[in-house]
Amino acid sequence: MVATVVGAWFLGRRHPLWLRFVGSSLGMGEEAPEFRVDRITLGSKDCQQNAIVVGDKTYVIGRTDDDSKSTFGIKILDKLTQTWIVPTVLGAQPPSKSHSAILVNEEKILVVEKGISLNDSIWFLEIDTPFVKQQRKIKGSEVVSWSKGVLGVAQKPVVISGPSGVGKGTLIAKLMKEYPLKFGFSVSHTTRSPRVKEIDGVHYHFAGRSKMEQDISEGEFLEFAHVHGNLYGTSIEAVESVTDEGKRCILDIDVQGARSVRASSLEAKFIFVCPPSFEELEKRLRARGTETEEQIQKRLRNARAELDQSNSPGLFDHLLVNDNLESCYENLKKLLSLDDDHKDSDGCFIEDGKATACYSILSKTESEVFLQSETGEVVKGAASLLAVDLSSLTGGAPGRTRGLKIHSINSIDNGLKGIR
Ligand SMILES: Nc1ncnc2c1ncn2[C@@H]1O[C@H](COP(=O)(O)OP(=O)(O)OP(=O)(O)O)[C@@H](O)[C@H]1O
Ligand SMILES: Nc1nc2c(ncn2[C@@H]2O[C@H](COP(=O)(O)O)[C@@H](O)[C@H]2O)c(=O)[nH]1
Repeated sequence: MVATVVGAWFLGRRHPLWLRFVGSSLGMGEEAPEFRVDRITLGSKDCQQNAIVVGDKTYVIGRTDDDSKSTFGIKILDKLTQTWIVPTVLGAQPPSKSHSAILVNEEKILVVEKGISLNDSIWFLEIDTPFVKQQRKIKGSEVVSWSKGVLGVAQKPVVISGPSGVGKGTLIAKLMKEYPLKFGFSVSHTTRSPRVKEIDGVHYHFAGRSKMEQDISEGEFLEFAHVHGNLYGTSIEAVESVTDEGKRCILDIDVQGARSVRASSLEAKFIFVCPPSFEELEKRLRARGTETEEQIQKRLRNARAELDQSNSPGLFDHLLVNDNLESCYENLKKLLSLDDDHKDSDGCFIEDGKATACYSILSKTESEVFLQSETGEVVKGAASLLAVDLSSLTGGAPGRTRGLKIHSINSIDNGLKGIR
């Protein structure tokens, strides 16, 4: 497939280079596919645009400066109808400095920001990922979403479901106490009132219904559900802030929520906690003493439905019976492979990803995008030529694209010899 980057029409001059690249990942003499790459001096203070052609659509990623700030604008030209569409843009946008862009595949465009740290410079504009498709359906209009590229592979979040009173919270609390640096809790939003001793921002984000519904409609939630008469939901930020700390995220959500996460782009491990018997579940729920009789009855009715769904094909990876708390906890630890060495990330060979960098996109193969330093200055530990490995991108929750690997091609001679 040949990706085309048509650059910066509005800057006047264009300098398309037709490059043949023989990078470090290719065998000697083996030729990478040709890509047309526009290299443009991004000196304009007013406006910078990239146009990326994807099938019948052209995505124009523009940056405009006014006195106070610089912002991205996205427009889509539908070539069939010759109309311009202004999509809803979800997600936090990259710091808008100058950038270069290239199509990765039909789902996303890679955008490389300049003049900021390398760690923060890799972004993706999602144009047809599962998340974007889902949001397009919800909104009934065109949607795109920004997603930050994050180096390294995070461990899969763990979704824990089960009927109310089965002991999910108790098990999670034990895990967090024993492994405070390994696990982080996804703090859900809910419209229910806080219980005694529940702290806003720690146990839940207690929210008003209309604000929560508005945030859901703006795509800020990974999942949400009406549970026992209240609205509950996991914000994208709740999961990503834990993962960004290098911790494995634990979600305590109901079965409807588990189903939604299964259908999302977030890869997770799904565990259903069962009671030893329905009578014992009722006993625990009553003994907790946090619900009225009416609420207990509602939760018990819902428990039957949840227990029925625990065997839904393809939904849960593991069923865990919480009879004796200690042995159940030991079984949970086994499921989470807590004896194994934890590998948080790998594959980044840049010593100092925090240093300010100014790389632009040079070319692309099936699995790598090559970046060239614009200033000729070398980032500490990296060469003036970098390869961004796209082969193991994992998606993460919307808003982040994880699994990025960046390799420096240490010798400029080695790297560039093949470019003719
Ligand atoms: N194995 C167990 N044996 C006896 N009691 C237990 C066991 N596990 C948890 N409990 C108790 O059961 C009650 C309910 O537990 P917990 O609040 O953790 O349930 P939960 O699944 O998180 O409920 P909810 O979904 O309503 O938040 C608590 O009082 C807890 O101390
Ligand atoms: N779908 C979601 N379900 C959630 C979320 N947070 C909690 N829950 C589930 O709600 C019930 C009741 O919880 P409680 O704290 O009121 O007892 C329980 O099954 C939780 O797992 C969420 O973000 N999404």
